Amino acid sequence: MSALLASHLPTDTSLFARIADDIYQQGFSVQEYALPESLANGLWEYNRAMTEKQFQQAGIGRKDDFQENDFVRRDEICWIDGTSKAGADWLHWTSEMKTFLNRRLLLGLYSFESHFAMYQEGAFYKRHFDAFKGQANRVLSLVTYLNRDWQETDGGQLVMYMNENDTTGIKVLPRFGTVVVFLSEEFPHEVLPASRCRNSIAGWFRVNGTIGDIIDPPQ
Ligand SMILES: O=C(O)CCC(=O)C(=O)O
Ligand SMILES: [Fe+2]
Repeated sequence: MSALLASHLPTDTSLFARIADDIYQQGFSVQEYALPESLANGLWEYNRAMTEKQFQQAGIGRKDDFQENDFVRRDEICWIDGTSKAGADWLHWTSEMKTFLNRRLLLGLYSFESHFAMYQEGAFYKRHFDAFKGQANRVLSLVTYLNRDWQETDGGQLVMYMNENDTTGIKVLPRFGTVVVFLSEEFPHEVLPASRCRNSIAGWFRVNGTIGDIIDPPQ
């Protein structure tokens, strides 16, 4: 067994239960100070030590469809695998969340992909959906923030719109440990520019979209 396996992490099933209830009732959940402390601290440390080189300009689409698009998004990303302790702990925790939500809500979540994202001062991500009806296999989006002492005046809010026609939305400050979960096809959202560097993790739970020999998610 890998020494990286994070079986010692306590699992706050009451947090997962609150998220499940919210998803069931309204399709999204915003939980402040929710990320378990040891996990949050580990991710923060790891993120802080990352170098510019580890990040790549974020694009839109995957693999062959991939295109950089400065107009839509200006963040830089680094995909998370289980090779670091912090990354392994994160994947363990999200896997427990997946198991819990599948049992509670029968969502059929199958895999999970996630990346660190760094929004330099002034960077943004314009209004978008994480998945599109019909073609989607991203079912549930998960975002958490690694910014200590973040103030309202620092900006960088996530704005979640309740539907396609909503132009007001609700704003979430990217505060350390806040966890946001929402149905990927249902909620357009955007990231407003910030006046300081903004660090987050964005991830997506997917259903198994494999048809015939087209492996999806890609290996
Ligand atoms: O960082 C956030 O608040 C949301 C990021 C996002 O929408 C995305 O990466 O798709
Ligand atoms: Fe998004």
